[in-house]
Amino acid sequence: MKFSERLYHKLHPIWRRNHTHPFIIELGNGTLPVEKFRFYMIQDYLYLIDYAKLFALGAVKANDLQTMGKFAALLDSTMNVEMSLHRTYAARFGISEEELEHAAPSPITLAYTHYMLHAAQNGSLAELVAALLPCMWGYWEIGKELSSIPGASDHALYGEWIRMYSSEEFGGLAQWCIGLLDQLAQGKPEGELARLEEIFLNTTRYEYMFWDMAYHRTMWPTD
Ligand SMILES: Cc1ncc(CO)c(N)n1
Repeated sequence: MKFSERLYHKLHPIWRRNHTHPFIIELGNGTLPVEKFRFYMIQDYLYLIDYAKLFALGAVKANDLQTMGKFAALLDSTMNVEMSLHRTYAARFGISEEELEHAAPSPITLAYTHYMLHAAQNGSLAELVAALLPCMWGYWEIGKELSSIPGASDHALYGEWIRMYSSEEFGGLAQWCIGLLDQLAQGKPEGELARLEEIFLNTTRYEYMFWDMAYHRTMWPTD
């Protein structure tokens, strides 16, 4: 069994919870209140600034030029394709790029991005990929599922989001990351695989918490 298949079976229950979370259900049927989406968009932009850095670190840790080049392309597409979706939405909400970039991160955004950056900076290339994979893989799964709902991809506000994450281009990048992790996991001792699984499990949990944070617009309880 491929390592990614082992991960898929193990983590499927958490992914099901993502797919049935009210944020995703309402994004798919178009009833998600705009203020929840607006909050999500700002936090996700902050998230992506750090997420993009994982790709830059991937280029540093890559052992061959083909992998290095692919990480450079992922960095470019995150900053210039994915984040431009957020900039377009922000403009529609009357939020400037400056405001977007300097918004205050929520505690979950901070915890999630710092966890990923810690794993990426201190671990092997395999650990870095284990940290970033649930994000791409999970969004692609959600994008595909929502795009199968009649009319969802044409929704005036949320259609663009669904089209981005169900696109061939995004799916291809997610599949490349899955393939890379499978390749890096090959022949590794069980102890190392368990460590990769733990990182993957933690960022999968953070993905769920991110949806929940967005739905409830959770900031610091002390503010
Ligand atoms: C929180 C989160 N996870 C994954 C993605 C997909 O890149 C995203 N934009 N945001």
